[in-house]
Amino acid sequence: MSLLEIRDLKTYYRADGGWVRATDGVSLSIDRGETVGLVGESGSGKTTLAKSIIRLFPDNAEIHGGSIDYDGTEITDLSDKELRRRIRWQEISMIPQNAMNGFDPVYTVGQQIVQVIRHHEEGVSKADARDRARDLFDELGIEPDRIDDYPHQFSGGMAQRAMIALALALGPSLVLADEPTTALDVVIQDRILETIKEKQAEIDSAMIMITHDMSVVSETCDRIAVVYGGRIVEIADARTIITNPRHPYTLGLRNAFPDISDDDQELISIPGTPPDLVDPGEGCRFAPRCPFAEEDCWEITPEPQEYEPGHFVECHRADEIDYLQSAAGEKSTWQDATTGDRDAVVDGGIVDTSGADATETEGGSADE
Ligand SMILES: Nc1ncnc2c1ncn2[C@@H]1O[C@H](COP(=O)(O)OP(=O)(O)OP(=O)(O)O)[C@@H](O)[C@H]1O
Repeated sequence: MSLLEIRDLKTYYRADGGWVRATDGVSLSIDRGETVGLVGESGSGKTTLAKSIIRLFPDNAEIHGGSIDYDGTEITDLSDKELRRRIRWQEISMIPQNAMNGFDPVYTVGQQIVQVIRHHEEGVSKADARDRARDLFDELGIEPDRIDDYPHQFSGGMAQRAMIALALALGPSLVLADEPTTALDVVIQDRILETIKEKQAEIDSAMIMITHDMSVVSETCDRIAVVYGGRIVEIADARTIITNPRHPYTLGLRNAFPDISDDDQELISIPGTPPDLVDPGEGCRFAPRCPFAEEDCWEITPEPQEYEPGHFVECHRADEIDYLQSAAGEKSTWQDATTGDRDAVVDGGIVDTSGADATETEGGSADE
């Protein structure tokens, strides 16, 4: 049985224009000890998905449907109090995007770690909890005496390490790491990722690693879920997502990140903007930016299809893998993409299903 089993989860935010469907029908399972990466552009719903698991979200967020089974416990049925007592920190913890915001500025970092340890583990004395906090600091490369500092006295990198210490203090079975290194400079990023991986291996926890950076997930994750417009549009083992993706969005993301083994690679970005999550409409949410969109894509929402064991893709054209992969590597394919307005395209019929796209892109050249 999986450690975590999310089924058809819908988490929406109340906003002026209606509900923002930030997580809109997501299913995902995670095994013990496994690391799953969530990749996708800013605003695609990665953080909302992670925060839904431990209900660490703002007051205007609401779970509208679906289930989250954690090791036999239905988390969505737990009261906030039960969730805090039984699950948060000791079973599932989170390393937030910006650790500085995760700490309370009025207490020392040590006091906060001691409090978390003592709150969850009965009978631990203050002195013992302090010793544990010092040991954790030491292991994470922070001078142990600094547990008596306030958060504002820490550099960004140190605060991030301290947050990792807090997130791992109780040996949780699942760690949610939300862009744990993006707020840091590049030199420190690698070291922090290393530290997280080492500690994760030591306590044998599973992890959800959120990032918009394909190179980070390819190095750290067993599986990768590609998130777009509040949905997982493709999921597979990390190697398959990197070397053999089927969804045009994944192909586009891959183009936008440097491949360290290819010095001559030209980076190609995906034109257009993410969908409106208040009113995403019918059809594939990527259609307005997809160079391969056909009539069906605009009108019928694609269901996930399994192409190889464990490789699920939500795309009407995912079986045309050879064509998609070769055309997606051409810059002209993306330059010519519709990036259209859904209504104009569906009503006005600018979608061309004759296959003319294919001829045009095959003639294109990467250095156009
Ligand atoms: N408190 C909120 N109220 C209303 N809408 C929100 C709120 N927080 C997030 N959203 C919206 O929900 C959607 C998903 O946001 P989310 O932060 O989950 O995405 P993300 O992929 O994690 O992005 P990022 O990488 O920037 O954190 C976005 O459209 C965002 O604007």
